[in-house]
Formats: sequence, structure tokens, C-alpha cells
Amino acid sequence: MKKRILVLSFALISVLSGCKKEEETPAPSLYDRLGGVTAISAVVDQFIANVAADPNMVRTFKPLLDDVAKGNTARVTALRNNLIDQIGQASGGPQMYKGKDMVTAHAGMNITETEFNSLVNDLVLALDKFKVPATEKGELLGVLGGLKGQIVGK
Ligand code: HEM
Repeated sequence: MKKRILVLSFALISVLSGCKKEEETPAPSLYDRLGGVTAISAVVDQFIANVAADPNMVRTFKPLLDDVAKGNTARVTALRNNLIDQIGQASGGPQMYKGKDMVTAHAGMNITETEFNSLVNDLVLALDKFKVPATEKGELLGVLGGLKGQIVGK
């Protein structure tokens, strides 16, 4: 009898601890749902291509575009890596953004609301090209859209 109670108790504890484990499993991060660094890098590459072809970006990105036209890609590579790190970190990935804070990075550019929206649209087009689902797209745009106050009119 004692043995049976012992076995039953053990079974009950196993079942309960199994349930607890399930409850504690964290929901996958936005980073994981986006597809990690490979998917984020592909989106960033397309985003940069969209920005480079966007007439509303010429005013602010001219120095970078001029560098690229001369075959000097150091600046655009640095921007690419910074964007991958920034999006990786903001979505819960292991990256650490090491670039300038958003106010410093855009200081003196006097970026307008139209320019900001145009850049966001360049990102949306990139996310759509890779068929990022609406939920993940919305979450990422929500995080980045929150930076608007640090970027527009500085
Ligand atoms: C949520 C929106 C934005 C994000 C997340 C963002 C992010 C960044 C990052 C990470 C950098 C690099 C900082 C560094 O060098 O340390 C940067 C630089 C820059 N951003 Fe933005 N940015 C945003 C909006 C804009 C907009 C709307 C414009 C212009 C219309 C713009 C124009 C620039 C330019 C011209 C640079 C410098 C590129 C270079 O010459 O190296 N950004 N931005």
C-alpha cells in the first residue's frame, strides 16, 4: 500500500511539473519570428536598396550615395551593420547596437515628416518583399516608429 501511494505521488508530481514547464515556456521573440539574423539582414539589404532608389532620400543620403558611386562602400556597410544590430537588439536578438543614438545620428539633418514616412514605406516594401507576416511587421514598425521623435526635426 505504502509503495502504491509512493508511486502515485511520484506520478502526480511528474504530471504537475510537466504542466508547469509548459506554462513557463516563453513565447518566441520577435527576433525569432522574423527569422533571426539571416532574415533581418536580407530585409535590411532590400531596405537600403529601396532607400537608395527613393527620390525623397536624396537630400539626406547624398553623401553616402556619392561614396557608393565612387566605389567606396565603407559607409553603407557600416550603416547596414548598424541597422542589423539595431533591429536585432530591438526585436530581442543577441545583437548589440554600437552606433550613435538616434538624436546624434540625425542631428542637423532637419528630417521632415514626409521624409520619415517615405523611409518607413521603404522598409514596409522590404518587409513585404520577404512576406513578413502582418503581426511581425506591425510589431517591428511599432518599435522603430517610436523613434520618430528622436529623428524628425533634429
Ligand atoms: C525609424 C527610422 C530610422 C532608423 C531606425 C534609423 C537608423 C539609423 C542608424 C542606425 C544610423 C547609423 C548611425 C551611426 O552611424 O552610428 C542612421 C544614420 C543615418 N540616417 Fe537614419 N534612421 C531612421 C530614419 C531616418 C530618416 C527618416 C532619414 C532621412 C530621411 C535618415 C537618414 C539617415 C542618414 C543620412 C544617416 C547617415 C548615413 C551616413 O551617411 O553614414 N534616417 N540612421
